[in-house]
Amino acid sequence: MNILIKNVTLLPMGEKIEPIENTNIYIVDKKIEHIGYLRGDIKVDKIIDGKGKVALPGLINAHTHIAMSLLRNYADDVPLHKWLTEKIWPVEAKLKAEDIYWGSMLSIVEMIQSGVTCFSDMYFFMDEVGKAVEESGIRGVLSRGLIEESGDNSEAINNEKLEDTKNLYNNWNGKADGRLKVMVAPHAPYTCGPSYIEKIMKLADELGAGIHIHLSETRKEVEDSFNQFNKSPIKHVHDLGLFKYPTLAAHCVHVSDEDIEILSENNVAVVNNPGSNLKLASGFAPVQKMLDSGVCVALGTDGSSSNNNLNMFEEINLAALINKGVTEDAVSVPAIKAIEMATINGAKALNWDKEIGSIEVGKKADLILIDMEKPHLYPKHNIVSAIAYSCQGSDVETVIVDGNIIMEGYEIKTIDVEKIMYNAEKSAKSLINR
Ligand SMILES: CSC[C@H]1O[C@@H](n2cnc3c(O)ncnc32)[C@H](O)[C@@H]1O
Ligand SMILES: [Zn+2]
Repeated sequence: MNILIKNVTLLPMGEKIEPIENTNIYIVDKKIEHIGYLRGDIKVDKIIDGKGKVALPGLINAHTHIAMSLLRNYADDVPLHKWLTEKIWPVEAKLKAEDIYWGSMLSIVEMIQSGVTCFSDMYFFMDEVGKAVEESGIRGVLSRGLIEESGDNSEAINNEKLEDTKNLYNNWNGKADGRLKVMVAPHAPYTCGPSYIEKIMKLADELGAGIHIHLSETRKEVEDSFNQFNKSPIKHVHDLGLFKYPTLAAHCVHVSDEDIEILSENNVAVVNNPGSNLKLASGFAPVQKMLDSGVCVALGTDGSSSNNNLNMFEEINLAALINKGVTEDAVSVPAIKAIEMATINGAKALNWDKEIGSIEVGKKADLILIDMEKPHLYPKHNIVSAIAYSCQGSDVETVIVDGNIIMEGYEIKTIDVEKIMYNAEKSAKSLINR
């Protein structure tokens, strides 16, 4: 379908970052064909009136566990280690494939409604997430989270998990019209021992896939790593050779100068999850310091059980505010940087920036329209500030992914929201009582 968005204000976030007022975006099939003045005879199937709206690249949630929406508001006000071991992992042990499908669908609805066009997920039963991406029209990066088991029969179980990853890659990488990618995901250095990480690296090599991992999230994780390996988690996995593979490292909250140098030298992309880090009392990542050292820092929500939502506008806002507060420097993570983290840096972190992350001619049409005709967005002094500091997820009016309109006039076109809410509630209740 050819779409013409007329008279819109554009925040491109690519080579050029300044807003362009009263322009046109012409989409042909999946791609952006032209931006600006259009002469006469072009073929248009659909015209969208962009007056009073801002076009922004679709937001990229670079680290999440989407089916954890089933556990939203289930276990709160506890720190990470206790939250995982006493609350979350016992329930996750009872998850079935069908739960993952409905939990993922629920989160996809929430993400579309708040302007997310691409997410990077780490969880279980990932075929179900693949199906949910295919049906909804969103874009996604899937990884089967790997936690090493110990005890009887553990070698067979751990090998089976690697086999799951291989199957996931073969079944879904490049599928859904190219909207899906697959990565290999050792959960963390504290849940995967060195020999399992070696096996995981071998698999990444075989598949030609990148790595998605949690790193240096809490002070406890770093202290335990020094006690066990006499080095930080980042130095530990680097010494194992993990960063030879393109790596997406979630959190990196407790990082030393040496850690930052390792991340920068090895082009490791970091995903900052400020909402989750605050809620689990993990701390504050030194985002500006990492950016200054040349590290690509993207943004994520983490799961909606530790956040407790998937609203990337909140993360943009938090990233910009927290860094100013912690550094006592008002120019730390300025508004435009926080928006970059949620768009072009997300695309770079997922190795997808040749195709998405900015609104530029030749790129895939993954973009959102924000309705600026709202009292909390008036007066219109500065669009960049409005998006970072005043916008709410619910201001997103239209969502286009891969050239397809998946939400228009606040209405999702591809999936049945009522049915998803009903089934997700049913799954969540049955999971807890199982
Ligand atoms: C093995 S699949 C992913 C695994 O990660 C757990 N998880 C969710 N949030 C966090 C976090 O902030 N740090 C570490 N692990 C997290 C999730 O519950 C799954 O078990
Ligand atoms: Zn996580």
